[in-house]
Amino acid sequence: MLPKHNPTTTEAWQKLEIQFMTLQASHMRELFAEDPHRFETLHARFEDILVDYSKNLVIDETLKDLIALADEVELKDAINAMFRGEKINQTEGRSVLHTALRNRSNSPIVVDGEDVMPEVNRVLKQMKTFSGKVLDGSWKGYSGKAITDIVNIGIGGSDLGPYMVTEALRPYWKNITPHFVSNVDGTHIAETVKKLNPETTLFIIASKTFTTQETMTNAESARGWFLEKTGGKGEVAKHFVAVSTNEKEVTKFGIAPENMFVFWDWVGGRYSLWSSIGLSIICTIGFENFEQLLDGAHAMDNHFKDEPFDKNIPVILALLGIWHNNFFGAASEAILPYDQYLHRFAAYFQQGNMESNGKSTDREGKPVTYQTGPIIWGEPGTNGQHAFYQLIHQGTKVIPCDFIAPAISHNPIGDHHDKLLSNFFAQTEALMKGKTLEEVQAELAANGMSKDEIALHAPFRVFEGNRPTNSILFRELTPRTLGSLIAMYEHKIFTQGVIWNVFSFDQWGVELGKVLAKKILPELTSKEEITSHDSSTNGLINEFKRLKSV
Ligand SMILES: O=P(O)(O)OC[C@H]1O[C@](O)(CO)[C@@H](O)[C@@H]1O
Repeated sequence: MLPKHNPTTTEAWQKLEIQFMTLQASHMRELFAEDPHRFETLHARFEDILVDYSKNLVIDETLKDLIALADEVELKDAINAMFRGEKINQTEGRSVLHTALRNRSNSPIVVDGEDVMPEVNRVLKQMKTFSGKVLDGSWKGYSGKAITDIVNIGIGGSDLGPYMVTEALRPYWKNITPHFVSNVDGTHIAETVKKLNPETTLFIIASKTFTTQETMTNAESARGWFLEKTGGKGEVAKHFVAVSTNEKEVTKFGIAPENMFVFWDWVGGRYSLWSSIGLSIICTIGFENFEQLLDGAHAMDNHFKDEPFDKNIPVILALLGIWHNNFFGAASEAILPYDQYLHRFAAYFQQGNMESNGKSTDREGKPVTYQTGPIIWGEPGTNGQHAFYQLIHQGTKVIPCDFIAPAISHNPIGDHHDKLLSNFFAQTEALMKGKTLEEVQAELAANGMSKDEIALHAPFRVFEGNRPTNSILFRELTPRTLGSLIAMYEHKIFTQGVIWNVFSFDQWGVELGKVLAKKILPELTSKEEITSHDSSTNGLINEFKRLKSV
């Protein structure tokens, strides 16, 4: 079980509040000037990943107090409880064991008296065999042709993970092209199948529950399309496989049990890419590369489990996040990958983070009295620079940013990568240093501006600086590195959830909308005027019905 501590009542929190009062008046520029070794002290390494956290408004004492906070809320015990397979997802009565899916040491992990590892290994083997057949062409479609395209139909954790990873690892693609359909908007499936040949397409229906409205609707439409295009000759069993925890519903859909890949209730949807939800990843990059992904995550798991907190990268990142969120009032965090292949990375952790820690009830069932999970957003650099960085540099809000970049590009064309990385370095420097009024005035004077003109123009060109960033620099975006990076953020989220005293592995907040949508659906086709809701909802539904009928 997880310990229950209101973080704001800890001694460390009180100390941090006092520190914040003095530190908020200082500038990172001064901290760098005072200590030429600031970078040396405030960076961490993990394999070939370097995490520079020196560009945050912290001093040694801040980090000590943040670590004391982690100690006071018994983070170490919580970490051990998760890895041991204790049922720390208490509101659903489940263990939280995505770490077992990448437990490459194969050491036993016992849930309800049974070691889960033999089952994990069995499904991995099943996926290896299946993906091997798809990739070497021996899995044939109904007309005897090999598969060329796979379509993963899933949503949320059953989509975002495989989509993000296959995009991130495009250089490792083999001979199969993956597609992803998630939105219940018919446009998504329609536009996807338009370019596909049913004879050579394999659909992977990925849903933990196999009851999710969006996924089941898309799966039915995909089957309808397949049967229509093949004139009823197509054999569903050769073109549809399922990934789920719900065997009964899978069989009902018409998928053969041997083409079902199971996983378990102790795998949270948003932590499931390591499970059979990763089948589309394996069919795209091959089993060996998927194993590398697992290896990278496992290595980060060991780091998180074993390293002391002052050297523990996920813990340090989590504590800095809490410093910004709870003391500086930063409502959001940006994830900014300087790598086009990581273009879905922020979207992936938007779910990972916001579904996990977007909670306002503490672990004792009481309303929290402090801020919890931040809003996560971001786009790849340099696109973001030309869109929203203005606000990050000169707006009124504090937005802590993670800058992420590889040293080596998979596409070393001309000087593209040096240009990209020069922007990566320049942005964090500019955000930290800013530009003072005096510096602006001197610059304008050097450009020949008159005193009056300088007085007019200078204020708009001042950059306050002092904006927090982490820089995460690694050698190359390989499956192993990606695995480590994903696990690093997963553990950051876990750590923050423990400190905020919330349950990070349920998602009751998405239920209400789902239930109401089910109630509204039949109303959209009924003839009567709708009056059962508030006046706004009634008005909108009635206008929708009027518009579609004229
Ligand atoms: O895999 P399933 O059961 O279709 O669920 C999809 C997604 O729906 C949610 O339950 C809620 O959005 C997510 O947590 C999950 O990833």
